Amino acid sequence: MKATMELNEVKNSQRKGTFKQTLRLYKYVKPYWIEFTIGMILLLASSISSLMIPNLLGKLVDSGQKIHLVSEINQLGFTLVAILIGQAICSFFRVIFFVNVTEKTLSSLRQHIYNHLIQLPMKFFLNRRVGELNSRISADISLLQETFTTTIAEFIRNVIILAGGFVLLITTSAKLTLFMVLLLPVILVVGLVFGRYIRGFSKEAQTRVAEANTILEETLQGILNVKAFANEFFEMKRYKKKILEAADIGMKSGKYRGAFLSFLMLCIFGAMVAVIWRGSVLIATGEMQSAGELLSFVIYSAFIGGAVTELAEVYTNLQKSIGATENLLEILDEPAEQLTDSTHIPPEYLLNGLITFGNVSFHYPSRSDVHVLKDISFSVKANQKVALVGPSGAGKSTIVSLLLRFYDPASGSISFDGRDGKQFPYSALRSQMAVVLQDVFLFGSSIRENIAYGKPGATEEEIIHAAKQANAWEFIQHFPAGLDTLVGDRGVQLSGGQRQRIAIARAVLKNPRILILDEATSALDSESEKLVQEALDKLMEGRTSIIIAHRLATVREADKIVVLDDGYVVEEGTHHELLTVDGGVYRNLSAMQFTN
Ligand SMILES: Nc1ncnc2c1ncn2[C@@H]1O[C@H](COP(=O)(O)OP(=O)(O)OP(=O)(O)O)[C@@H](O)[C@H]1O
Repeated sequence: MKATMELNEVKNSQRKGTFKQTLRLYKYVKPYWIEFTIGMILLLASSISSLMIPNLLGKLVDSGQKIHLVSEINQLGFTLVAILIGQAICSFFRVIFFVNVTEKTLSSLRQHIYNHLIQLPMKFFLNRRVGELNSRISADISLLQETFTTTIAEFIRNVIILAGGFVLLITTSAKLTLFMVLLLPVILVVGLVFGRYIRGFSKEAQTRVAEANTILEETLQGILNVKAFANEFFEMKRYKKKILEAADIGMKSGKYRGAFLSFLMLCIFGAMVAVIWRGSVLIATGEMQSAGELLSFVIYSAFIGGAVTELAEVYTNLQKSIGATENLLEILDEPAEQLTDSTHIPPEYLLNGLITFGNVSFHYPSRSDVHVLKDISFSVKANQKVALVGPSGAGKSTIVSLLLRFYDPASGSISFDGRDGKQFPYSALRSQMAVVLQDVFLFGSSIRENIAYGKPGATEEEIIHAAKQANAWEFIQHFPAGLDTLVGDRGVQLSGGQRQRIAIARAVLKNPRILILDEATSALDSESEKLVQEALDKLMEGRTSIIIAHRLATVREADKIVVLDDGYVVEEGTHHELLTVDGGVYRNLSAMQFTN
């Protein structure tokens, strides 16, 4: 019993927290509060004017029955038309103001979320699938868009109509109101129960759609693999399964919606019949004044009925958007890396190029039980070329990730020029390093933009110079559009060697103190390799370089070779020194490659 109470308390506090958290979104609306307030005033005006209509309609009907001057009837008619026009104008401007506030609010929220997302540490992305993240965020934001533009306004309008309608009903006929009120609780209770069911379904349907979108995005991104493995039919089936699941849930929820709607229609029309019936009796007995009064009463009742139905819908939408807000806030609450603009690095953070690994141990945050690096120590002097070699899975790429401070060591330290890496701002460190990977990532835009990524704002001359240094100018010139050639999604319209030379040009433009080459030439034929290797040799001059390579021939000239095995540094020395180590890992690797 006590445990249940405690659980409820926790749940309540979470719910309160959630609602409170949702209010945090208010800060995005705040700058536009004047427009928001004007929108609200217009909303109030149009809702109140709707409330005046039934009353005037009743009077209009009565004025026709009694002996009245035509001019009086017309006056009533004109007042009604004026109110209708006023209401239309209010609604028009209300929508415009609300849409403006929404668009501005959402654009700052979108920017805020994107800015935050892109600054999140690598460990955030380890456990998430980009497709799902993407689809969730856009679904959540469009939900909020609907909430801001329509749901909130609908909520307020319906509450005003409900409250105002009741007051006016009571003043028209207290007896008839009491009769009607007795019918309401049934609708409310059924509405709440159905609402909960439907909400559960729509949440599940959203999850399924997000899963289906993940498949869509991942397969389109990896379309080459899908086709190469002839897995189109497999993917079609996988996608179909998820979509059908979503549709299934949608249809199930449709049944509940249908039942709910027909129940409501029955209630509303039933209530109307009952009210008119009862009202006619009241008129007959003289307890109600006139047919006009009955008409006003019926229209008010219909207004109230409509408001209750819409409020049920609005309530569901509000719940959904609270869910969406929660998801977005969850992302915003993830601690971001402390990044600064890296265009101007303060002089105290300028690197000379000495790197020291001191007893570094590391495991990935997603797999804390697998120790990837174990007590690693080695150093790289400024302007030295140091190669990391070792069997697959030894931890070479992990060392690169640590150098870039994607992760911090579990113990030990990585220092630059004798200072712990943690003392440097992330951006200052990363902006003085450049990485050229085997799997080059290019943006789908032009060659120019891809090279300039190394130094945003670079001039035409700088870009061409970098391309020349990277042995890329030759082939770029041969394209009819030159630097403006579009490279296709992730660079598919270029060959592997061309992509790599673009990546090298990017690194040349960045002019880093520390250069990291990860398997940079292993996927190339000998002609491309020669061109790329030449470009790399030029690039490595006068900077600290760390080279990861499987093929030992490419690292013979290195000043030092660090051999890793199973997360340990097992040997260290020059090519010739390591070849003399009897039974050494390097010597074995070297012998194997030589035989091959
Ligand atoms: N993001 C990650 N999350 C969890 N474990 C990882 C992650 N990346 C790599 N690992 C694990 O860390 C170990 C070292 O991987 P790493 O990529 O550093 O090896 P490597 O020496 O560069 O291998 P290769 O030569 O094949 O590229 C492997 O056992 C790998 O499974």
